[in-house]
Amino acid sequence: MYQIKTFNAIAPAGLNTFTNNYQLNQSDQPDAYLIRSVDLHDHQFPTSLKVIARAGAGVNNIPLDTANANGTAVFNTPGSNANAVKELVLALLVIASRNLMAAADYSATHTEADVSQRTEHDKTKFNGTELLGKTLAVVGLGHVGSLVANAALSLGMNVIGYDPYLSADAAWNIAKQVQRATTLKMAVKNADYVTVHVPKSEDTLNLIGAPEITAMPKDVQLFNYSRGGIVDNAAVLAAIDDGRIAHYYTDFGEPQLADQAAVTVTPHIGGSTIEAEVNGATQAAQTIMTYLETGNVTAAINLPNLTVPFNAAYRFTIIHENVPNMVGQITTKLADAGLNIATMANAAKGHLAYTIIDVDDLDHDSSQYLTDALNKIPAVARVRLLIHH
Ligand SMILES: NC(=O)c1ccc[n+]([C@@H]2O[C@H](COP(=O)([O-])OP(=O)(O)OC[C@H]3O[C@@H](n4cnc5c(N)ncnc54)[C@H](O)[C@@H]3O)[C@@H](O)[C@H]2O)c1
Ligand SMILES: O=C(O)CC[C@@H](O)C(=O)O
Repeated sequence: MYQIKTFNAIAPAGLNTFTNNYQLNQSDQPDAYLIRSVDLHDHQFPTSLKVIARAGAGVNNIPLDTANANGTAVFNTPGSNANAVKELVLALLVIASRNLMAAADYSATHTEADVSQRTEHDKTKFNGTELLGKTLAVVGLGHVGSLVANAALSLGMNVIGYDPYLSADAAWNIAKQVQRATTLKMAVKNADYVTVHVPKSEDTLNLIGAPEITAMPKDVQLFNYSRGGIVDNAAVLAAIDDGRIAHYYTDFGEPQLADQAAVTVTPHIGGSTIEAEVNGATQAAQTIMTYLETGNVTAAINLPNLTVPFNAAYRFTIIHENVPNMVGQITTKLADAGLNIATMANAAKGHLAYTIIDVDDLDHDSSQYLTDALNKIPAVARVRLLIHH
């Protein structure tokens, strides 16, 4: 029986994906965490923890160094909530262009008897503009950004994208009418609206700061539905005072953004639709089951892709540092135990490498001896022995 610990509100439909071989929240030695936005940076990782699946995109709440040292695989659920964010950004574009917040506020607070006459006079204050023909800059063209860019094109907008790290797969999803900018400043130079869809990392902290904002035209409207910290709040507030930014919309509240007329803050609801939460939880549960039962890895954050059909009787999976001579040391231990390797695969990504070795014959003594011997190799973070059922 595998033990799962959940954090945050996880969609029950997703949790129902787990088979009878999985128990939820019953053990303090869990094999897996299924999480959303819980911050694990000051969290003590149990040694039992083999995998963390984040239902959602952002993994800045997971300390990857700790996960690597613990030999814990980290996954997210790419694209599971991208449509939810896209639809919200489209709504914000309309809200921003038609002064909807101020207009609704007017109607909520002007309820006098002569309101219908006054409305006809006052409504000119809320005149908007149309999105047709306006320019949207999309920073980050992954799962969310590509959907936003394509949808904005279908509204008749000019769309300029900026993503220097765009994967070949992601590029296939972007309509050819989306213009490519080679620098962030070029991307935003003529934008009426700028929307940011990049992960939070050391490289993207304050990605939109004073120099980038200065490169934007006057009266630009800025959306940050990525993460707090990617946009420099102080620079935004200064640009609002200067009249460069007309309005800032963000999903990430901070005290300095409170009570600012030209700032609208939503409570981190970009991915909060019923559909997205079910998608994320279901995808996360499936990822956990595949990893625990087969060791196969597709699209992990900290491990390379490695998928080997599990046809042999036994499988060793070994997470280790990406340093020379690891495969040699590992296969020597198997040879010392007199074992014949049926299949072996190895791949590396960043600081970690991953090795899968299948064997057909393994008695109890050898399995214990080998697991201990492999674990003792310096630079090995975790060894698992899986039995084919
Ligand atoms: N508000 C919410 O509820 C919500 C929901 C989903 C995602 N998000 C946030 O949005 C981010 C993006 O989500 P996604 O699903 O599109 O992720 P993704 O990984 O599919 O796409 C991110 C893209 O950003 C690009 N990128 C990285 N650094 C960049 C840089 N310096 N400049 C330009 N592009 C850069 C990458 O190449 C990639 O194509 C997530 O990491 C998460 O933080 C927030
Ligand atoms: O879990 C959530 O509600 C937010 C998820 C979102 O920020 C993400 O990064 O996917």
